[in-house]
Amino acid sequence: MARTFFVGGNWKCNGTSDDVKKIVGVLNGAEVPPEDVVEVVVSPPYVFLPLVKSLLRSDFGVAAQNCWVRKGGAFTGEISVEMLVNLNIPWVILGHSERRLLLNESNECYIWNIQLLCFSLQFVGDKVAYALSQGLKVIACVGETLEQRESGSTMAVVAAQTKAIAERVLNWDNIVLAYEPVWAIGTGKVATPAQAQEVHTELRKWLHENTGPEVAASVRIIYGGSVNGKNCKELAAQPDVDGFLVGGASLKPEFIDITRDRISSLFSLTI
Ligand SMILES: O=C(CO)COP(=O)(O)O
Repeated sequence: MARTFFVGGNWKCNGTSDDVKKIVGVLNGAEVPPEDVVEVVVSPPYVFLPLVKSLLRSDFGVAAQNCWVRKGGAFTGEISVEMLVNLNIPWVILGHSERRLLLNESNECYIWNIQLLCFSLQFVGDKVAYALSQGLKVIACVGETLEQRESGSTMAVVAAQTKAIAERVLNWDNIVLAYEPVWAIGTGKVATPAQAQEVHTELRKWLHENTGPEVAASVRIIYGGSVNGKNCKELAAQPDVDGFLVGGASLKPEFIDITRDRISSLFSLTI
């Protein structure tokens, strides 16, 4: 089953409105492959979402970098799924390792005590399920730390993270799974194409066993972690690497090269 290549740009917590206008200007003027060959989605910080949405060409998608786990309400500082839907933002990134590790978002059960009502939830899985239920599409992130890789538990970690989502989701049509090894994020230490392919294959096998063959064949599994204009081509040539979630390089014009390299890697595969 053909899986449309996906290139996401996660701008993280960077930039001013002037920077945003400059980046959008570069994106708008770029020649990129058609949408049915490469799907491009950029994810600016919350406060710039309306600006980006209003300026960006319509063949590029827009994603928020996070959202609240349930319906909005008395949750100071949070942004609800309903608000994103209201602004016509189609995508949201959930479970990014910077939120899991720095802000304690977890697979584990949390006990919340809000207005004396206690309920438990599996945070990332619940977020994914709620966002999907309201019509958003989700880029769901999984990935191991260096310590976990060195102790041989990479697959156990990413399987547990994927399970927390699979337990709450029946339909995977609107999920892109992003494998982002924590040790490769922002470090310049990219996973080798073989390392990425190995985990992506295992994840697809996990999906096959736990969600069925159709989901396994159709879900796009993308790679993130120090992807740039130079290393993307070899990674993109791996059969189970269906795209990228790009951090630092998505703030630069080389992001365009990353969307284009899919074409050259397809070409090199066919000759
Ligand atoms: O975290 C990432 C994308 O979500 C990857 O970041 P870098 O590309 O800067 O390593």
